[in-house]
Amino acid sequence: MENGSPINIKTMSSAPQGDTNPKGTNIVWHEASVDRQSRAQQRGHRSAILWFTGLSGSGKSTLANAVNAALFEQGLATYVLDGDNIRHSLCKDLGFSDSDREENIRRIGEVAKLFLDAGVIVLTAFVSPFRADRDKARKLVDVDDFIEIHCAADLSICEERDTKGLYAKARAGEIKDFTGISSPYEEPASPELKINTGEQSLDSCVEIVLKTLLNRKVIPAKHQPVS
Ligand SMILES: Nc1ncnc2c1ncn2[C@@H]1O[C@H](COP(=O)(O)OS(=O)(=O)O)[C@@H](OP(=O)(O)O)[C@H]1O
Ligand SMILES: Nc1ncnc2c1ncn2[C@@H]1O[C@H](COP(=O)(O)OP(=O)(O)O)[C@@H](O)[C@H]1O
Repeated sequence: MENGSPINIKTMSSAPQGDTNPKGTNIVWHEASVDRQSRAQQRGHRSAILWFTGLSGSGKSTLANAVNAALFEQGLATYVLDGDNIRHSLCKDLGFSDSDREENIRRIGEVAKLFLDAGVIVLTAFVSPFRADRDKARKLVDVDDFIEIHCAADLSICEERDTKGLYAKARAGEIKDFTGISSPYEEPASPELKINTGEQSLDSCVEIVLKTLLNRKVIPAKHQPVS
């Protein structure tokens, strides 16, 4: 780690507090043999959840993947969880009703927490339109571990981009409950980062995220991959 300083993070490999499994019986928590702190020490960087939220077409996937590539280049352990992809697998049973979106984000919050415990910087790119659902994901982890990044592009710009042709279909009534058109998007009240992905260049947006990770000591100033 930078200047040889230790990485101090709250380990999460212990049993969660409270009744988290009301349906379960005869289930015993197993302590992990390797904890998060040890992984961070070995890898030379801490883990974090970078939670990208915004309208379809706002640039979540593009920005998350560009940041991911930059971090990977520096030898850091990273992974992107992307809405479109996860909806082909873990969440393929879910649609776009409010309750399905809530369940989608609940699962992603839990998966992101596992990545955090595994010592990985995980970047999630989901519309995640409801504030309450994002806040639930935030509350699963320690305060320093969750960085909410609002990809703030105006609806008009997203609609103009219409990279997948979905806005045109939503306007034509061919897709119901489409975020921004027929389903709400609740902007984050106080995200760690609000980036104008509608007007700023991709490179400058990547720079903003990387600078924030440096300032928050998620990533070291200079990271040399283990050879
Ligand atoms: N009704 C409706 N509303 C919004 N988006 C829709 C819808 N139907 C399909 N899509 C496509 O699915 C992607 C959004 O999935 P998410 O899992 O991120 O959505 S959510 O967080 O559960 O709201 C979203 O991907 P992105 O464009 O990358 O945001 C769309 O391509
Ligand atoms: N600053 C920026 N950040 C991210 N995407 C941008 C930016 N400027 C332009 N774009 C473009 O906007 C589109 C965003 O699409 P995408 O990343 O799929 O959005 P989302 O995942 O939010 O649906 C892409 O065509 C991308 O090249």
